[in-house]
Amino acid sequence: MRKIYVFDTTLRDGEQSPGVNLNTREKLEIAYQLEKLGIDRMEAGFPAASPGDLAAVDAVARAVKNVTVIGLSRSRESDIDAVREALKGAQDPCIHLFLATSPIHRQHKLRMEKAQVLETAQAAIRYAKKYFSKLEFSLEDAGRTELDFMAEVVAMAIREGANVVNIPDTVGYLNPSEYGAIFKYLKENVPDIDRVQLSAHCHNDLGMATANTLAAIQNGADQIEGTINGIGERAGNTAIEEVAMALETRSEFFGAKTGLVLSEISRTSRLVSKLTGMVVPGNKAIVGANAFAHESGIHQDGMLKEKTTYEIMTPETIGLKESKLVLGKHSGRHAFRDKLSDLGYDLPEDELNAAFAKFKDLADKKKEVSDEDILALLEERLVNTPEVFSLRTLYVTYGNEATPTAKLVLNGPPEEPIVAVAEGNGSVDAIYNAIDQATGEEVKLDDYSIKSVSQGKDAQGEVHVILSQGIVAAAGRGLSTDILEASARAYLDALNKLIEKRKTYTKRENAHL
Ligand SMILES: CC(=O)SCCNC(=O)CCNC(=O)[C@H](O)C(C)(C)COP(=O)(O)OP(=O)(O)OC[C@H]1O[C@@H](n2cnc3c(N)ncnc32)[C@H](O)[C@@H]1OP(=O)(O)O
Ligand SMILES: CC(C)C(=O)C(=O)O
Ligand SMILES: [Mg+2]
Repeated sequence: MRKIYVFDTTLRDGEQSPGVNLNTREKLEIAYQLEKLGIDRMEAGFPAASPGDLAAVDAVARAVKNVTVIGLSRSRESDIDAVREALKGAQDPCIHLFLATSPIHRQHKLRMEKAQVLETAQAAIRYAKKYFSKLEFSLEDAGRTELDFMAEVVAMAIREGANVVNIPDTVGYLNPSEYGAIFKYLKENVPDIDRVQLSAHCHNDLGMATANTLAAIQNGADQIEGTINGIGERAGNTAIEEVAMALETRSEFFGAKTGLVLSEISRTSRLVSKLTGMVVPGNKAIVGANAFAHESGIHQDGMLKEKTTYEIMTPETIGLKESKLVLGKHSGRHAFRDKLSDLGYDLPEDELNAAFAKFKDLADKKKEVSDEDILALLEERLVNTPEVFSLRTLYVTYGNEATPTAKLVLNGPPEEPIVAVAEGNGSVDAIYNAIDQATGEEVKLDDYSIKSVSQGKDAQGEVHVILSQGIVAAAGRGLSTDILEASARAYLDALNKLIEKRKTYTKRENAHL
């Protein structure tokens, strides 16, 4: 199996993400984790950029032991000197020089002719080679450079002693077949091309960074450059974890692998996200929160029967404990039963069906149904409350300068639904006045409490109330994603129990007489 070297530039190109600024301590923390991940080369920064970055590269270079530490430099002596200063404590230092080669960059940015570009790059490599035995040269914007000029620059870099030549698609412009063809062309047309390693460095402007990097590998690239979570300038760089897992999962196709410790991927991703403040989208390949989560019933059923039905790689490979079956409105009975069994419930079929119906009602209102939600649903199911009155609809109007008003419709003993409208001192008071009016019951509210039984903005609210009527008292509980509805349900629950209890008291009193 061919080994693909991994050049991580999370601390340099990754730090070029707008809004990201890593201090020395943070760079060190990421560097240690990248070392555990098993990357081969680490670009720790751009020492000429600022004294702070020079100090950070210096600190990383002294700290990591098993990785080549690299500093980036323009093709200028002052930048090269800054890298010398930053890497003087490194065990295995390497300088990374770059100069743009495309017509657009030559004409508008560098304002150089082709010959000047060649001369500038050559002079910089010669100067840097006096101090560094390891040197990488990058042809910035190679992706938009004329092939014959690119070959000329690459040949010069090889003659001058570069160890690695990098072919960046700096602006993420190419597609896989074009990018792969460049590597093939260089391999076939540049003398002594096998004296250097060829490197792929892609950006994700058109969402093709990973595909382009893989195409480069198929066409002879020895090294890939990228960042963790794909962070970086504009739409970011190639996500290293994606390339590593593509090579791992499809090794029979690519015949190449990185030496990464794959089980460190998840931990590294979380650390980089935390320290850069760049949130990983849920659907991000490999490291997104949903990458190993299954929500729909048919997929969950497949997963329960055989994981390979819907997973092409295991979460354990990247250091996660397990896949997640997330209960939501698309889930089915198989996953629901499995969840109940995890929670310690083994319900007979009819009870399972009743609980499943309630779960579907709740799932229509919530994005994700949590374990707490399910427990709350089950507890409600286990309490056998006779339903004299039940809630059909509820409308509440509230304004800080208006009197809260509740309009509700109840199912009750009369055939027809009962409608009531009432005002109150607050929304809950208005609801309770409306229920009193609808039911014709006179009760006293002795206690009211509310708590959240699950997390997030769409958490279920649980309301507890105690009602009394003379010597009879009853407690009620209501559950809903809306606290006003939960309040109404709790009140009706207590009222129904109170009516039931009252019958017993009335019998006893009659017996007494
Ligand atoms: C594709 C990439 O990711 S390249 C890396 C990009 N990263 C960064 O730019 C981050 C760090 N950069 C910085 O802190 C600053 O840009 C510095 C300190 C490097 C330079 O700052 P300044 O001296 O103020 O120059 P400024 O950034 O405005 O302009 C860049 C200059 O470098 C020149 N230049 C650009 N690339 C190169 C290169 N590879 N070799 C030599 N000169 C270059 C430009 O032509 C321009 O020169 P000019 O001043 O003669 O017009
Ligand atoms: C400095 C170079 C390698 C770069 O980041 C790019 O061209 O994208
Ligand atoms: Mg780049």
